[in-house]
Amino acid sequence: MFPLRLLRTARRVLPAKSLSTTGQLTDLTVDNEGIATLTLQRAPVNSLNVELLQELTTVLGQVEKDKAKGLVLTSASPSVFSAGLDITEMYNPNVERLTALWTSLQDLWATLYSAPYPTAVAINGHAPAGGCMMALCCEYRTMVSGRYTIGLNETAVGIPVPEWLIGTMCKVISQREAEVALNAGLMFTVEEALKVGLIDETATDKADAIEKSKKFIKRFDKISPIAHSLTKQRFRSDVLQPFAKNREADLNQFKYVVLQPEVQELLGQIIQKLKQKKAAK
Ligand SMILES: CC/C=C\C/C=C\CCC/C=C/CC(=O)SCCNC(=O)CCNC(=O)[C@H](O)C(C)(C)COP(=O)(O)OP(=O)(O)OC[C@H]1O[C@@H](n2cnc3c(N)ncnc32)[C@H](O)[C@@H]1OP(=O)(O)O
Repeated sequence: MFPLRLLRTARRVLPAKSLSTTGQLTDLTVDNEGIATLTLQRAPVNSLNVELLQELTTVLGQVEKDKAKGLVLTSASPSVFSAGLDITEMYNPNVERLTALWTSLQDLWATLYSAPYPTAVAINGHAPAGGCMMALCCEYRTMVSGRYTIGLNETAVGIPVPEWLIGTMCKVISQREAEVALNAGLMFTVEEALKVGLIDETATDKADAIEKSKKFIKRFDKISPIAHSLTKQRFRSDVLQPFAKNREADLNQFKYVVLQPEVQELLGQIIQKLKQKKAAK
C-alpha cells in the first residue's frame, strides 16, 4: 500500500492571496497559476536553526494541503541560499535542543524529499551542507551564475554524512563523483556543479532562476498528479524507506558525533574563523 499522502488527485489553482502567508523566517506566496514560492528569510545567511527547520516543514505541509501546482524554493539573501545547519546550535549544545535540531532536520528532509507536488529550487547564492541538502530534495535545480559554491561539506566540519543524504546525492550525480566529493567535503563552483549534474541549469539572476524553476513546474500541467507523485515516490523509495526505519539510530549517531570533544573543537574553530572573516571585511 502507498502512503495516503502520495495519492494526489487534483491541483487547485487558487487566487494568489488565498494561499500566501508570511512567517517570521519564511515567506510563502502563490502566483495566479497556483505555483507557490517559498523564500527563506532568516538573516544573514539562512542558517537552519530549530525554528527555521520547523517553520519550513509546517509551510510545506500547507503547500500540500492547499494543493498548489508546485513549489519553488529560494532565499531572500542576495548572496547565500542557505549556510546549512546553524553551527552555533551544535557548539556547546543543550542536548534537548540538539535532539530537536536533528529531528527537525530529519522531518524537513523527509517532507521535502517525498513532496507529492513538483518541486524546483532557485539557488541564488552559496549552498553548503544543509543548503545543498534542501536543493537536492527538489526535482529541478537552477543556480545563479557567480562566485558561489554548492556541496555537502559535512566532513569538513567534522560531521559524517548520513546514509539518507548520500542516497539523495547519488540520485543526482554519479556515485563516483559523490564519493570523491563527500569523503573530502568538497564544494563545487557553479560551473563544476553544472558539469557533474548537481544543478540542471544556470541563471543570470534570481528572477531568471525563479522563471526557469516555474517553467519546470509547468511541465506537469498536462501530467496526472497521481502519475507524477507515484512515479516520483518509486524513484525515491529506496532512500526514504530505510531512513524511516533508522531515524532513531541516525539521531543517536548524530548526537554522539557532535558531542565528541574533537568535533566540538572543530566547530569552535569554524565559528572563530567566521568571526575573523567578518572582522577582516
Ligand atoms: C548520522 C548523522 C550524522 C551526521 C549528519 C550530517 C549531515 C546531515 C546533512 C545536513 C547537515 C548538515 C550539517 C551542516 O549544515 S553544518 C553547516 C555547514 N555550513 C558551513 O560550513 C557554512 C559556513 N558559512 C560559510 O561558509 C559562509 O558564511 C557563507 C559562504 C555561507 C556565506 O559567506 P558570507 O561572506 O556571505 O557571510 P559570512 O560573513 O561568512 O557570515 C555572515 C554571518 O553568518 C554567520 N554564519 C555563517 N554560516 C553560519 C552557519 N552555518 N551557522 C551559523 N552562523 C553562520 C557568520 O558567523 C556571520 O555571523 P556574524 O559575524 O554576522 O554574527
